[in-house]
Amino acid sequence: MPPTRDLVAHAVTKTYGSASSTTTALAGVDLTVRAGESVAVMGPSGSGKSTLLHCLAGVVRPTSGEVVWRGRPIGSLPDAARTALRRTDFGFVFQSGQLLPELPAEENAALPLMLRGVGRAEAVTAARGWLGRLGLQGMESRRPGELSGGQAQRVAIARAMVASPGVIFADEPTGALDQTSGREVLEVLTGAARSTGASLVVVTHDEQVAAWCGRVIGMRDGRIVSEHRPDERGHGQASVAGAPPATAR
Ligand SMILES: Nc1ncnc2c1ncn2[C@@H]1O[C@H](COP(=O)(O)OP(=O)(O)OP(=O)(O)O)[C@@H](O)[C@H]1O
Repeated sequence: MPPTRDLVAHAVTKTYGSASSTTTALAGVDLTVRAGESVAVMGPSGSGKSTLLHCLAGVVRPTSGEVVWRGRPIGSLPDAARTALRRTDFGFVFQSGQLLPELPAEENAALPLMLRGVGRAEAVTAARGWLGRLGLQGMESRRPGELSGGQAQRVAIARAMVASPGVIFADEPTGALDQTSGREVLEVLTGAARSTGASLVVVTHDEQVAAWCGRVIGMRDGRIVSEHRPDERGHGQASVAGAPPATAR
């Protein structure tokens, strides 16, 4: 049987600093992001949202606990193997796109494929396909400075999708956008993930952004303290069946 495409965090902790001064960014997180599921991570500043995303994505190694992807504990892989895994299996969208300013949209979006050794022409063709699907036909040769913030985020989404990742990680993807553009970007992002069956993990401060996701988890002091499905909001933010109440975590 092939390994599951769930992404699973088991009792993940992350502590920064030295023995004299430590910060506990994650204090024991258990989380399963099921294949094809979209999860929003919310919580106050400093509650550990970005650290959780980085641990799930293999960017940061947990202090203890494990993150398992396709049956493999990724925290214990050597650095080179984790880097390779991030390139092949994961896509990333950041707050301000982090596009390369000197490259046209199509080359920005093609980068993950080129980094994997795909030839330029083939990579750019795939990138143009994604740019078209995300509503950027005719803008393929524009540089990031010639695009609106929302259009630039679509290029970043095309770049995240182009190598067919199993999981897309987005850290405040609408943080630099006005409400309308932010809403459109989340619609595009969740739609793109759904169309390929990729899972999506989105860190956000914005309830409306979170409402695009299938599940919203709330963090405080490095722990998951709440969980609800946005469509249950009208029913008092009910816990998901099987999830222990916040006090039990
Ligand atoms: N590289 C680091 N070195 C030391 N401490 C860190 C580091 N990264 C994060 N922290 C600390 O870990 C805690 C959690 O940080 P994190 O960035 O995960 O929170 P967050 O919920 O994403 O915050 P924000 O909403 O402000 O982005 C904070 O106290 C932060 O200061």
